[in-house]
Amino acid sequence: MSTVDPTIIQEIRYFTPHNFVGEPVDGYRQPICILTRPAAEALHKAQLELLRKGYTLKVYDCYRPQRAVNDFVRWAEDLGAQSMKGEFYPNVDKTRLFEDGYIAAKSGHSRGSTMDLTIVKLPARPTRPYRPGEPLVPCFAPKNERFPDNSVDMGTGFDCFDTLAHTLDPRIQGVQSANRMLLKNTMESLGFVNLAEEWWHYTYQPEPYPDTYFDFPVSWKSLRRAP
Ligand SMILES: C[C@@H](N)C(=O)N[C@H](C)C(=O)O
Ligand SMILES: [Zn+2]
Repeated sequence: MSTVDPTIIQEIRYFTPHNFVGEPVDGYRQPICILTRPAAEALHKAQLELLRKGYTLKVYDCYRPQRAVNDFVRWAEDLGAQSMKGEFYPNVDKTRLFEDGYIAAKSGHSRGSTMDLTIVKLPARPTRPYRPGEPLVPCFAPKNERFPDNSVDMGTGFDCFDTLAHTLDPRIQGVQSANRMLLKNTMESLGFVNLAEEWWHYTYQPEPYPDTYFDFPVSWKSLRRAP
């Protein structure tokens, strides 16, 4: 992504312990956003639209190897591993996360044209790193109480597995709804389709690899052409 558009902020959460698992996820060797070229070029056009309005895009996840998805599946089967429940799924039983549509065992992310993203008002403020073990605040708490993110207020944080994160949830009103619609309208105008359960999840269509679930690691080395 950065070779197509270096201005899009990348905060690749599954490379870090600040995610619903609480540890870096299998397959993320570097914190970089990898996308198919058509998806990256369309995202660049979305970025140009937003820059004109004084905003920038920020991606939290892009291509996700199948081994990372398998790590999510193993984590979900371990009902003792709930260290991040307080932030990411306070009101949802862990056994329901796949059934309720918040995590997929075969994810569009592995096909390379799906990304999780938000909008940041420019100039972007720096964000502090998560400190493992710090007290957790529910991802649907008011913006000034939940984990600090330089994103505009979308009504919940990223990967908030809760009905409030459903893009069109009617309890989301005013500025929060306007922010979700700014992202949705910009992305849809360039061929992206949103997942109704997650305001942050978009897939570029038509997908160049609609049936392929890639499993190479997230790293610059994976992108080198074979000699
Ligand atoms: C886990 C979350 N960030 C996400 O991307 N969910 C969808 C459903 C997926 O796993 O494809
Ligand atoms: Zn996603």
